[in-house]
Amino acid sequence: MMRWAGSMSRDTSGTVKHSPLSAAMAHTIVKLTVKDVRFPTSLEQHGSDAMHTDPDYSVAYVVLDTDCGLRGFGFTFTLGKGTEIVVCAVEALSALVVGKCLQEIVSDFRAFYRLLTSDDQMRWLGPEKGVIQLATAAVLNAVWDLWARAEGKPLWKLLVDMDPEQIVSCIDFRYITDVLTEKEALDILMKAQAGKQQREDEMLKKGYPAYTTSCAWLGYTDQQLKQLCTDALKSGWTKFKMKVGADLEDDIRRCRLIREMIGPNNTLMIDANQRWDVAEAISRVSRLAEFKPLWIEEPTSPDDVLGHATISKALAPLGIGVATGEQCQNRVMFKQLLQASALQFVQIDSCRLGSVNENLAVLLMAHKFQVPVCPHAGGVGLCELVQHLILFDYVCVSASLDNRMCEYVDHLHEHFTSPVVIQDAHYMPPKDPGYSCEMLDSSVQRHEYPEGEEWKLLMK
Ligand SMILES: C[C@H](O)[C@@H](O)CC(=O)C(=O)O
Ligand SMILES: [Mg+2]
Repeated sequence: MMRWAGSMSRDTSGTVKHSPLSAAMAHTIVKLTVKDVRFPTSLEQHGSDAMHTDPDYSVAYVVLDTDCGLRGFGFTFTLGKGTEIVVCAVEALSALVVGKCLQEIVSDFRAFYRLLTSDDQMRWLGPEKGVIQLATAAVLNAVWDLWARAEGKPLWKLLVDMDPEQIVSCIDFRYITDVLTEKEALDILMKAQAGKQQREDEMLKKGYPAYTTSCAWLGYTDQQLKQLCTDALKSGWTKFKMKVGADLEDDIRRCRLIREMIGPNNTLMIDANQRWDVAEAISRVSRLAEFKPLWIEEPTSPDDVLGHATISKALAPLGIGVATGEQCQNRVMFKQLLQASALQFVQIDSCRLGSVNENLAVLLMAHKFQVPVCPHAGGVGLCELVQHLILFDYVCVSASLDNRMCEYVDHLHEHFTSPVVIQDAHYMPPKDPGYSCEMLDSSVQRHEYPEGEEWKLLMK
């Protein structure tokens, strides 16, 4: 039986303090700090794809201070330039958070989600999309982290231990009731109560299956690709995603190389990061069909619901599904993608959607349509966060591992206080209280843009 740590926090001198849980819940958020933190991943082409050739994995990093010393950490993910815009958007939301007591927020989390997303002036910036939704994700991720810390549990366990009623009370059903009502959501969660403990035990023992994207970023040379595949196979990886979408001959050569490396029985996925028009996507993926990819990810614009449906229909006879979601802006878009049979794999993102609240809505809709969820995690910190959501999905919603796996990328974990633990290509459930969002102070300081030491050195 797993034992969970009590409520734990550090004061400003770094001393660990334990506080009674109920006391922590009663305390008030007194300060929100947000920082622009960037890692120069483009120098080595980590994270590169057909549309984002030089990404610097970055975050708008939020810290919530409470009057009892407990702190909550959160962030949203960006690619470098423009993080300062997200920082401004977080600052614009901060007045809606500071002064609130944690208990007051979580006792009606749906209302708090609405407060952030439906402010009558700020919603004009979205609504619920783009920079303002990224900012909402950063703030709410910090609130969820704070809540889980106050309860002394990792976030996935906090969710797993909640009553179905409490889970649905966190979701804003506005705009999705034509597909999923509160009652239906409740029924799904009630049904999944059967076998919940066994699934939790199974996860604690074996972990959640993962695939790796780290072997084949677009900017990597063939030599790198071979070496990384060799290493990954030795470490037990069996599912691999590679980038495609720039030059067709390069795609064919690289797909052939990887398929030869991993053999016919391991799984291959390809990701075009929105590079093509609809007809182009169909013809380009048809040319790559001989390499037997399980899915083509983001073949075209993330907003083109009917385009995705056309591509899905055309590729179905080839046995290739369509995956999308890392730039799907909100639950309404996911609803339409599901309604239109436009995707065969739902890729939730912990920092694109409105935090846990909106992701819960998407998990439940995906379950209703019986479409597997395979979360996106290519970025800094996304693996740390999304593992909590997919564990909850397995234990409390889908109860299935069929055609399901969570993305893993092997970058920048050393900057987190509770980095992911991968064993035999599985995510092992985190044990530390919180949402695994906290970064090392030294990493934040060093990588703060543009004043951190790392950037000062690079700019010299
Ligand atoms: C820019 C990011 O690295 C992106 O390529 C990640 C991605 O598409 C994925 O992990 O999938
Ligand atoms: Mg992708």
